[in-house]
Amino acid sequence: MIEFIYFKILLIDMYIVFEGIDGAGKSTQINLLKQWLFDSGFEVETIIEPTDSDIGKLIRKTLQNPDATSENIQKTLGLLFAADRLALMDKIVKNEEKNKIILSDRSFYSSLAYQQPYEWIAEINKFAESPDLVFLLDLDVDLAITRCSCEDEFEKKSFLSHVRKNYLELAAIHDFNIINASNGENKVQSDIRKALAHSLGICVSGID
Ligand SMILES: Nc1ncnc2c1ncn2[C@@H]1O[C@H](COP(=O)(O)OP(=O)(O)OP(=O)(O)O)[C@@H](O)[C@H]1O
Ligand SMILES: Cc1cn([C@H]2C[C@H](O)[C@@H](COP(=O)(O)O)O2)c(=O)[nH]c1=O
Repeated sequence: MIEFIYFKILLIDMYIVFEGIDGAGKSTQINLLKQWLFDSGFEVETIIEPTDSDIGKLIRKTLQNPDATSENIQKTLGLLFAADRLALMDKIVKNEEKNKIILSDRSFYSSLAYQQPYEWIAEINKFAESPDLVFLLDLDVDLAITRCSCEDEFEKKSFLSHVRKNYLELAAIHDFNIINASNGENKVQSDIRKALAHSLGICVSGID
């Protein structure tokens, strides 16, 4: 019990982000980690990008466009994702009184990985809060596509191969925790919990 109390003192206010190509398992792992943290006595909130706002709905409609990966539409999407993200910032801004852990399905790093040109995307996302921790769920594109619902134009092998490469470059620059997402759900979750504990410099029981 001491370990969890120690864990709670350390983990009062964190913004933790899950990144990865479509079908990597982000939503699945966020739900598993949320339950584990809740069972350990923490207040946890989950957020997802794009959101279900009017802007988020417009984004998802635009993603259905056959030309969604063209440079012009990618620039429009970059602006839409940034606008959708802006509205989330109040929720993420660090405030001791909130005393909660935020688990986010994607962040501005998704825009840097999926959209282009890099410098322009970085500029229009300068407002975005930097996460305390980033988990990159990395896996082979062919495997990811077998898990996808294939609803939008981004879920194509050539495009996702480019996105995966971008993510791995970002991971090296920004010290992401890279998790092998090709393993079974429970193994992936165990690796995430170990990486989380390591990032905090603590030992936590209840990890396989
Ligand atoms: N480790 C895993 N092994 C096998 N299947 C998995 C694994 N993790 C998730 N899945 C399955 O793959 C599909 C996609 O998972 P999930 O929605 O969590 O991925 P995601 O990264 O959130 O996807 P997207 O970015 O496309 O929304 C789901 O059917 C899920 O049950
Ligand atoms: C935040 C964000 C997302 N995307 C892409 C990634 C996916 O293909 C779709 C929808 O995301 P989901 O995880 O499948 O729900 O949007 C993007 O291109 N840029 C972004 O900033």
